[in-house]
Amino acid sequence: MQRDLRLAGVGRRYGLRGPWVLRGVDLTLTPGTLTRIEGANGTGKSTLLRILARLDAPSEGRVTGRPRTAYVPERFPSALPFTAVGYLTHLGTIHGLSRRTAQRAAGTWLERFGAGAYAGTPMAQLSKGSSQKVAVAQALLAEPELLVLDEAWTGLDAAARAELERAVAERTATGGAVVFVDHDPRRLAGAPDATYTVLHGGLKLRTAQASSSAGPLTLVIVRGPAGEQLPPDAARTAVRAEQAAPGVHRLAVPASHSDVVLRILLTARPPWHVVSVTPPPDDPVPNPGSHP
Ligand SMILES: Nc1ncnc2c1ncn2[C@@H]1O[C@H](COP(=O)(O)OP(=O)(O)OP(=O)(O)O)[C@@H](O)[C@H]1O
Repeated sequence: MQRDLRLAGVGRRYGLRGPWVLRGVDLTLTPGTLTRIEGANGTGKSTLLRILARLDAPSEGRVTGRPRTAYVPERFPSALPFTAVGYLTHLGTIHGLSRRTAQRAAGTWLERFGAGAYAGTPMAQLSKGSSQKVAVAQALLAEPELLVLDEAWTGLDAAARAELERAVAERTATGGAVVFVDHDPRRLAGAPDATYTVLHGGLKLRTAQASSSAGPLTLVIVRGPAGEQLPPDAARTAVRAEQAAPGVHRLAVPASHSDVVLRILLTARPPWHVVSVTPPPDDPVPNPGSHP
């Protein structure tokens, strides 16, 4: 399966003679990357995300690639005739999970977002924030190859916002692509591989950087089982990885991904021993190239 998703010369207008909302948009989303889309209100960000999620078709141009995709819409239809866990289980089975796996994943994600207590609550009775947690859980449940988030943090409490940032880092660390729109410029600051601005119907690349060189770095020293290579997902996420002594590895990882790397190492079979974790100093922000 082609896991890249490509837009080539994509244009979209609503109605035969409506104004072009997007025109001449070229964009490729590759596995393991985080992409931010920004722009003023009404410029076409949601339109672009719906096309990327293949929920809408362009009026002209081509979309190629078929990654397994999940989408969190800007407005989630919460008045559904299900309980939270019933809805998530149902969606999980649509994504191809067995009923049992879907139910377990539903419970896990509700717990991670602090909504475990609402598992049996009818969707229509959930608060706005709790219903947003279900919206986010439905997208993460089936570990999509492409995750499309349209203002997905809106309405979440602080703990759930942080959890969603962690979940995004996990998806990219395990080879998924994530694309997001968020009104808060601090959201996942330093983490995106590329940031695009939607302007006058076009897409302008604002910043592009190797995710590995983005933002402050956390230094992690780990000891592995004899003769073991670093788990590939941890090695890929690290900016640098070197063997400091036999079996002892020193990793410099983007601070935004350090939780994910630690989780990968601690849940490896057999698990790795974490010797030390040194977060980046608050001030000044270190030059990624300055670590030994
Ligand atoms: N289904 C639709 N039918 C007609 N026009 C639409 C439709 N969806 C979006 N539009 C129009 O397309 C333009 C872009 O809308 P879109 O929602 O994509 O922008 P946005 O950048 O996501 O806005 P915001 O930041 O306010 O969420 C707007 O002028 C909007 O009115």
